[in-house]
Amino acid sequence: MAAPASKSVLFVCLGNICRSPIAEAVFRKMATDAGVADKWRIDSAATSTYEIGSSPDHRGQACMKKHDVPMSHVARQWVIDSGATSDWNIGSSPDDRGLACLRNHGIETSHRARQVTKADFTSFEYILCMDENNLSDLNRKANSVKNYTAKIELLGSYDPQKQLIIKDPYYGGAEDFEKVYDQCVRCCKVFLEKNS
Ligand SMILES: N#Cc1ccccc1-c1cc(NCCCN2CCCCC2)c2ccccc2n1
Repeated sequence: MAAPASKSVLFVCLGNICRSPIAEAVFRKMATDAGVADKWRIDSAATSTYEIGSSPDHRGQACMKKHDVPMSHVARQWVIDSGATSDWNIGSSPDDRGLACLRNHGIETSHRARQVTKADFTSFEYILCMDENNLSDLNRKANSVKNYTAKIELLGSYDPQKQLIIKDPYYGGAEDFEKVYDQCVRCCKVFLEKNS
C-alpha cells in the first residue's frame, strides 16, 4: 500500500489546454523517472472558464508525443479538473490544432480542462502558474479563501535561464509549444530537485 502523497502541485494557466497540461505531464514524467511519483499529487487547472471540458491543445499533445512525454490517460471523475481562466470557450470542444498535433504523435489523452477552485488553495502545497495575469488572477481568488495555505508562484521562477514568464502559445505555432516545453523541462527539473 503506497504511502499517501506527501507533496502536491497544481499547474495553472489561462485556458488549461496549452501550458499547464504540458507542465503537468513534464513534471509527472520527471517524478516517475526519479521514482518519486507516488509521493506527489500532480494536477493542472486554469484561472478562467474559457475551455472547461476541453482536451489539451493538439499542438501541445503533438509536442508531448515528440518528446515521449505521456499526457494523463487516466479517466478519473475528478481528473476533469483542468480548467481555464476565462469563460470564453465554456463547453467548447478541444482546439483541433492541439488534437491534430497529438494525433500526429499518436498521443491520446483523457485530460479535460477545469477552472481552479477555492479548495485548490488549501489542498495544494504549490500552485505554479505561467504569467503575471495568471498570478494576479490566482492571488485575487486566493484572497477570497480564508487561511489559504498554497504557495502561489510563477513556474518560471525556477528557471536557471531566468526566463520568468512562460508565454501563452494559443495564437502561435509548433515552435511556440516547443518553447513552452523547453521552459517547463528546465523549471520542473529545478522544482523537483528543490522538493526532493
Ligand atoms: N484572451 C486571450 C489571449 C490573449 C493573448 C494570447 C492568447 C489569448 C488566448 C485566447 C484564448 N481563447 C480565444 C479568446 C477567448 N474569448 C475571449 C473573450 C471572451 C470569450 C472567450 C485562449 C483559449 C485557451 C487557452 C489560451 C487562450 N489564450
